[in-house]
Amino acid sequence: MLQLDAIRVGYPTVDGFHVVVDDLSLALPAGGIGCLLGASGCGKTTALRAIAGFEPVQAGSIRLDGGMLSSAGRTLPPEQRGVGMMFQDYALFPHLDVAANIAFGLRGMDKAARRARVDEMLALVGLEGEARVFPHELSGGQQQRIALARALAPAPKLLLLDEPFSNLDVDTRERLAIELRGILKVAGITALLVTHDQAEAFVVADAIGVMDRGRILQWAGPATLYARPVDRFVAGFIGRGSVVPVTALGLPGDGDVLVRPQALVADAAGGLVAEVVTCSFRGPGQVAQLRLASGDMVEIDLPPELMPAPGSALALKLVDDALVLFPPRGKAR
Ligand SMILES: Nc1ncnc2c1ncn2[C@@H]1O[C@H](COP(=O)(O)OP(=O)(O)OP(=O)(O)O)[C@@H](O)[C@H]1O
Repeated sequence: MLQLDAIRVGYPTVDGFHVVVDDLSLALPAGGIGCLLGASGCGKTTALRAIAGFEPVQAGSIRLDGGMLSSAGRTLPPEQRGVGMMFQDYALFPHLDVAANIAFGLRGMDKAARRARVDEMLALVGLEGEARVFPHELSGGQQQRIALARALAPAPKLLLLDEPFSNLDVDTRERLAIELRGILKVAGITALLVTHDQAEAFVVADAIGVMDRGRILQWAGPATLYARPVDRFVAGFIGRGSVVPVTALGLPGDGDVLVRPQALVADAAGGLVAEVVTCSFRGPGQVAQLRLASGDMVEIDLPPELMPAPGSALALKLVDDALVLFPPRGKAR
């Protein structure tokens, strides 16, 4: 299992030290797939580099399977960590064929064992027959799978993946994200992925850490993040929905409420009336942007038969258990 306890990581500057990751903790059980999710610059790659051993930690500790990898003043070198890495550009060696690329990290093995392992990895990523081709003869998606096979071949205790799909087109990204999860689960490997793409995180990971400015705001499974975000930032970052004052929904009290599309249902007998601003087809039905009497905007899904005209009024019913409440700003969270 991978355990990060309150790590602080940063970079020296001319006049001091720039802290990029601070007080970051997480625990990932053996065989689990974790993901650090956050906007560009929030420190995801820096956290990954610290786990790989390329950056020291200023405070806190990193442990893997009980062994200490990093603590303040002590950084086990990358090659002694049993940690594999797959980077954004997944650069394969262009002058080596696929088999030689995969065998690259297996230099200590005898020839027969190495060949068997290469075959095993090719089968794992579904590219059996491609051992003798060169990287430039493969599609981007196939190259990415070879890079994954290369990273998995030495059987690392932990695999780190930094934006592994960033160079691929959208369709390939989606397909490979699903495949990646399957491959990692078959390999039974513990893995930590870094991405800014929420859809990718949801498809691949068992647990996701939503990051902002070097910290993890919430570490939880996709369903929990969606249904029970701990604060407004996570609520805004994960899934569709908007945060509006509770009074905008005619509810008593103060504070705000997260309204997911499924929290409001079109219902002629509903007590809440909103103005339809836009209504557009998104199979199988429509997506409508609505303006509440307070002026706040919400989005809901409508069934195929319901196509209200922009400017018309729509009666709504609240589904209370799909609402998430946040206390007034300044009181907590
Ligand atoms: N080698 C470095 N030296 C100094 N500052 C760095 C270095 N690497 C990253 N930083 C700074 O650390 C901050 C976080 O960068 P990091 O790459 O960890 O973020 P990220 O969330 O992975 O973003 P991205 O998705 O854009 O890669 C940025 O402000 C960046 O400028």
